[in-house]
Amino acid sequence: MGCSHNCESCSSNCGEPKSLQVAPNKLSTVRKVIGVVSGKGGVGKSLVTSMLAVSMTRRGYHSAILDADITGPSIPKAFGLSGELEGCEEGIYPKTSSTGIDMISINFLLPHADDPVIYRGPIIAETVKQFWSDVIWQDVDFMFVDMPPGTGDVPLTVFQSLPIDGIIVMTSPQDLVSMIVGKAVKMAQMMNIPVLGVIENYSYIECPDCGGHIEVFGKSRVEEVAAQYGVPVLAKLPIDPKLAEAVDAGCIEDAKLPESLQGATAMLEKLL
Ligand SMILES: Nc1ncnc2c1ncn2[C@@H]1O[C@H](COP(=O)(O)OP(=O)(O)OP(=O)(O)O)[C@@H](O)[C@H]1O
Repeated sequence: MGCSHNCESCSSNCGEPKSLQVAPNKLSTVRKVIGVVSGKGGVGKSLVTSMLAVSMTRRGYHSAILDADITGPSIPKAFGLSGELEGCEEGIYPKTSSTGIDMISINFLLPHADDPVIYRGPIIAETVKQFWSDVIWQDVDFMFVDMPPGTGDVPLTVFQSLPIDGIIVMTSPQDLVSMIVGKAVKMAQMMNIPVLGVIENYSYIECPDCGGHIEVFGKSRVEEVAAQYGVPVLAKLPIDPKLAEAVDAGCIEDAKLPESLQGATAMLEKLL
């Protein structure tokens, strides 16, 4: 079959594909766009996205979060934000948290935060593109994109439409880790997107008596797996009930963040 002149659906190999990138709003300036991805759900991707934004803000950078997890948005809750968005002729203003983190999420467009988002794939993908093109992202140093889990339609749209500078792959310590990390890393490589590293969540619990690490999900294999794919391990994060409490109370910005997150934030700082 010949070229259909639509690189998004055509399988014909006729040279360099046309860029499918979507132009940002004309009032936007975003220096670095970082995708936070995971091969499966529930590994703490939204929490880590929030903590990375908080951590970079504490280091003096202007952070933003684009919540691309359209059907399972959880970013606004962690920051205690709700309500409608405001706009002007040029576009939509993101919501700004108490410490100055700009964010957009489908939850700000729903009449009630617990309304389900029942959209078909193409509408979801279009919504994510509009979060980039229609929102006025002013003077942002680091934008973190919280992706839905897996390697489906939305991650593909984000990889093709946004100028992603790199991705961070989230995982947890269990048997499937090799396959899950492998899928995310290979997808990024196929799309020529740098893999900045892997973060393992739920790595251990710190014993309140002796400070020792208890590996509740068994021995971590993340170093071995990351080495297999030639990517660094940026952090191994503990299970910390205080973090879950902070998310539930909408005050992640006041939480004590895990020290091991510093490996990731130091790496991000070098990107600027
Ligand atoms: N290290 C941790 N310590 C304590 N609680 C955590 C930790 N990581 C995540 N959680 C909690 O686990 C739950 C799931 O985390 P989160 O929503 O970040 O996962 P996710 O990977 O984004 O999920 P989804 O796939 O649904 O998008 C949340 O309630 C979160 O606060």
